[in-house]
Amino acid sequence: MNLKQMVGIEAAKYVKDGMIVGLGTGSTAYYLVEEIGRRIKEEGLNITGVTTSKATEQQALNLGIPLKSIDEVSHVDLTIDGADEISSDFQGIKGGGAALLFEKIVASYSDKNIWIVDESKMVDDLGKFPLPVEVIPYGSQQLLKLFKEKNLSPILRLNKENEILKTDSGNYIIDLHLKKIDKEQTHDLATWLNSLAGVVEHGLFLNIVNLVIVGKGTEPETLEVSR
Ligand SMILES: O=C(CO)[C@H](O)[C@H](O)COP(=O)(O)O
Repeated sequence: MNLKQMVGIEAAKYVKDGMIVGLGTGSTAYYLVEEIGRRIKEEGLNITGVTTSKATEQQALNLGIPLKSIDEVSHVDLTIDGADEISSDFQGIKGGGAALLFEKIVASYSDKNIWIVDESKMVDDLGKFPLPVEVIPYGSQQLLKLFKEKNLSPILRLNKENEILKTDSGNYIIDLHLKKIDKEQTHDLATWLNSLAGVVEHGLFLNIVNLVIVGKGTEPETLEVSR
C-alpha cells in the first residue's frame, strides 16, 4: 500500500453514517473516495458527498456515492482533502490540482476539515510549492504584469497540451514561485491577493484544517490542530 492510499483509507474511518461529507480532489483524495465507495457498497454506509471538482464528481458517480451540490446542503459535517504543503503552524497551500476554488468553498462551510498527505508535504515554511492564484481570463495579463513587477515570479499554468489551463469554472491559474513565504507575512499576502480585481481565489488555506493525517513508514500519523 502506498502512503497516499494509507492516509486515504485512514481518513475514511472518520466518515460516519448520516454525514454530509466534502470530497477533496487529487491523487490522495482519490483513495479516500475509493474507500468511501467501498464502504457504501460493502458496509451499507449511508452518506451524502459534496464534491470539489468535476474529476471527483465523476469518480464518486462511478462508485455510486450519493451526491449533492454545496448549494443543496444545509451544512457539511466533514471535508477530507489533500494538500500541496502544510507548514509547521498548520497553514496550507492547495490548488496543485487546480481545484482550489471549489475546495476552499466546501472547506469554508465544513464543520471539520481533515487533510491527508504523505510526509513530503510537511514543511517548515510554505512557498517552495508554487502558490496558485485563480484569476478570471479578463485582465489576467495585467495581473501577470503586476505579479512580475512585485517579483512574485508568476507563471500562467498550462495543461498537458501546452494550452492555457482552464479550471472547472473556466478561469486561469497563475502560479507564484515564491520559494518561501515567511510565517509573519502569510496573512498579509492572502489579504493582498484577495484585494486584487480579477483574482477569484488563492491557494493559501489559512486556519482551516482541524486534523492532519500524514503517511509515513508503515503507520499513518494523526496530528490534531488546536485553534
Ligand atoms: O489542492 C488540490 C487540488 O486542487 C490537491 O488537494 C493537492 O494538489 C494535493 O494533491 P495530491 O494529493 O495529488 O498531491
